[in-house]
Amino acid sequence: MFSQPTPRPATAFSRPSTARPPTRMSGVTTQPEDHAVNYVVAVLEGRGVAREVGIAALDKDTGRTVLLQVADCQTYVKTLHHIGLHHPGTLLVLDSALRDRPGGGGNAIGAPSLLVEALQDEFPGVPIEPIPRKYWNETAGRDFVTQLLIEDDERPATLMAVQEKYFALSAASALFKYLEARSNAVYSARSLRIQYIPVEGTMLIDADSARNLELINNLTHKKSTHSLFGLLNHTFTPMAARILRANILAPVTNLSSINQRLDAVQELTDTEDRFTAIKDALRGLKGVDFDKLIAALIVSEARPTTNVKIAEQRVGQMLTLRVAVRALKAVRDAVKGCRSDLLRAIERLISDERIDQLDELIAEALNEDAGAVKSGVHNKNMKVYAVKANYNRLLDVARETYKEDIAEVYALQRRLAEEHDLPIDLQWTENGFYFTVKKDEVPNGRFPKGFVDVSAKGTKWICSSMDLKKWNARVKDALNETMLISDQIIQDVLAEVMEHVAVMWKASEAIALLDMIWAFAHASILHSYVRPEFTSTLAIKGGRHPILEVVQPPGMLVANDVYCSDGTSFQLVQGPNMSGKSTYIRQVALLVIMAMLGSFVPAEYASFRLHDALLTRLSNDDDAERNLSTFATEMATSAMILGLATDKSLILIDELGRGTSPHEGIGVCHALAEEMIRTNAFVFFTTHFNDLSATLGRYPTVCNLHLEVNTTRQTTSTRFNMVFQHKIRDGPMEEQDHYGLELAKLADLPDDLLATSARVAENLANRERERRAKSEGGKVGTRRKLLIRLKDQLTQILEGSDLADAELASYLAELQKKVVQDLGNTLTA
Ligand SMILES: Nc1ncnc2c1ncn2[C@@H]1O[C@H](COP(=O)(O)OP(=O)(O)OP(=O)(O)O)[C@@H](O)[C@H]1O
Repeated sequence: MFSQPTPRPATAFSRPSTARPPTRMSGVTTQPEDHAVNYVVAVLEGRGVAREVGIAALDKDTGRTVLLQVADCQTYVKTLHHIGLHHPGTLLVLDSALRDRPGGGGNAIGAPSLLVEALQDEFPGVPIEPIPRKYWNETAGRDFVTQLLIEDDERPATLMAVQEKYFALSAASALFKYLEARSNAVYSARSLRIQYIPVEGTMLIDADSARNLELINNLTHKKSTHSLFGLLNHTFTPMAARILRANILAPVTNLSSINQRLDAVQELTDTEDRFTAIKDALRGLKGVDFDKLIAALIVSEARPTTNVKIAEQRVGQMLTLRVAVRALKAVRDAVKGCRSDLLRAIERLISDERIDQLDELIAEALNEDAGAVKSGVHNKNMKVYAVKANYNRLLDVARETYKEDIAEVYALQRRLAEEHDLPIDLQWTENGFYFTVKKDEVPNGRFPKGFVDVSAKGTKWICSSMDLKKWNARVKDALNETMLISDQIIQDVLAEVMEHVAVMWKASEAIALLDMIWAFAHASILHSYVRPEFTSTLAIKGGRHPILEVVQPPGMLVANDVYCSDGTSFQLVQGPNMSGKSTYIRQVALLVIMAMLGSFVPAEYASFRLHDALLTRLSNDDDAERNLSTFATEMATSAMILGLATDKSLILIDELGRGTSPHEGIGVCHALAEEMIRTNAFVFFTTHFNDLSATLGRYPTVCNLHLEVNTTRQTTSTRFNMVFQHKIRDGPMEEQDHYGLELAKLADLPDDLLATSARVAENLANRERERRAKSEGGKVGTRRKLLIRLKDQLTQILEGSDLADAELASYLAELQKKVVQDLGNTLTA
């Protein structure tokens, strides 16, 4: 259990943090092994019954800050969802929230609040720091935001958006106070990107759904790329990978943004030259984290120093900035002349003339060919020669000394090699030069006198000498001298560079978006995806499970259709074990997410509607690890789903009612299904309870589907075989599809026994059919179904039919004839 907080300390922020050790598999949102965990997140819950929660989160690496405020329910699903998007590395809560509720057994200290408990459960291992109430101050929060927010065209809108978000502002004040006190992080004025995120702009996906659908990580192999993120992540830059991840976990619900992305993807997939030019340009930015770089420059600027390490870092940062700015200009050329709105907007953002000024500014001080090299002596040399010659007399002298000292090192190596007749090599590390000699040149390491620190490393001996150590010390002195002088020059350049910080942030965002769009186009070409449409109907022709498609051998995947509309909003999917029910409904969710990301989808044709939430109960083996009864978990999740569902939600339920007796299971499934039907959400409900199709029969929006299975006898033996077609078919699983009987026919059972079984089964099935046909509810249900489907068909025609007038008239006449005939049949039945 969570350890009780100790009494409040005298000094704020000095109390050790508390973190609950992992007690359950963490959600997809907390996978520190895969993603940097660098957000500090402050969370504050309002006191009223409304459960308003304010969140302020800052990424320590990039300085990106988000504020939001959300009205939540008792499970805090929305709060956890939004915090999870930001990889919390530290959580800050009000100190009293750690002992909010009366403790059990007369415990005077008290138990943590429900919110704190939810945070502990969802983010096990993440330290939770108590922050005294006086630091959660909305006025201070507003002052921080006003002071730190960058000066760009979005600034007024952001200040306006946070104006009355008291909890978010209070959280911001605690966050920045904490960072000042704990991390000594002081940000320059007007240097941070602070965004207010409107919560209604994204689709809610709770952490369990994200994990079970393998949106970010594969459930079985954590390092595998077999997840939606792995499938789409063809990005070059870390910023793009980050926004891709955030978008998958919270797809946007703004149709015009989605269509803009789709237009951009289409332009890239249609124009090969453009696609290739952008790829080549983005490649120049491969691995460059523009966000982190800008944040590091901001912190650097606020920290003038005479420390050699920091000086060297700053010189390195300036070199990386030069590479990034040049690559930006290459990307600008690649997107020049694009047609789609989004690509043109990206072009505008990276064509800001201040980027050219930035390049010129850097070029005034830096050598033309100075660039970034990852490591080794070349990296050092790049930094030593970063600043132009003749820029500073002292620097030229220090560099000359450095050069001479290095020359002495090489001369020493040649002298020793000649003297001892040994093929001695020189290697370099951060600690200076050392010698290496292949092992077979010096058996047993019996070096001639004068060598020191001899040790074995792989196939080589490594060693040094007193002279080498002396020269290493001199090289180091000269190097330090060069770095400190270079840094003084670079600090002046940096001060001017920082005036363009807003344009750099914008450029970084533009590159991230372009990179993500390019990745969508790449995936689309690679796997033959199609552009989705958005209408009121979920209709997919020949849809393929995107992850299974890349895992299975070619030709093995069975494509399936989906049709879900207001008239068929509850889809009951039946089929025996292993027939593909789970895969079918998961595929629907994955394709919906892909389309809402602005990506193309694996299908022949696809139309989607926008959903406000994806709510799921998907079976997995996780419950055992959580020590929860399957039934209890099912009920808890179902309650959450019913609490959140609206007519715009998408709900997936996989095999509910497994954790209880069959009769109870059917009862519970029926009751929950009825509630879900009433929400008018699109529901995909798999079940092995065949009776459900009958018990839910009176609801006109219930649509029955089943997965086809063939049973055959192998020709060479008496054994039978079940062949899973994985193909979705209309209608419920009929009793004559009953696999026991089918399989019995294939086994060598006596003929009269088989005949009796068939007769009894057939009688039972007939009785059931008669009962259903006689039921008035059934007839009414059928008639209502017909009328609702007619409404659907007419809506679709209105939404976008390409038919000419004459064709449309004949189609409508045909439709009318069929509907009248079908209605007549139900009346005479
Ligand atoms: N459309 C498909 N094409 C090819 N293989 C498929 C398809 N659908 C499912 N499969 C394969 O069939 C197997 C069973 O699928 P799935 O788990 O979806 O079945 P299920 O009916 O949900 O089974 P259970 O009831 O036991 O959970 C999986 O290994 C999957 O790879």
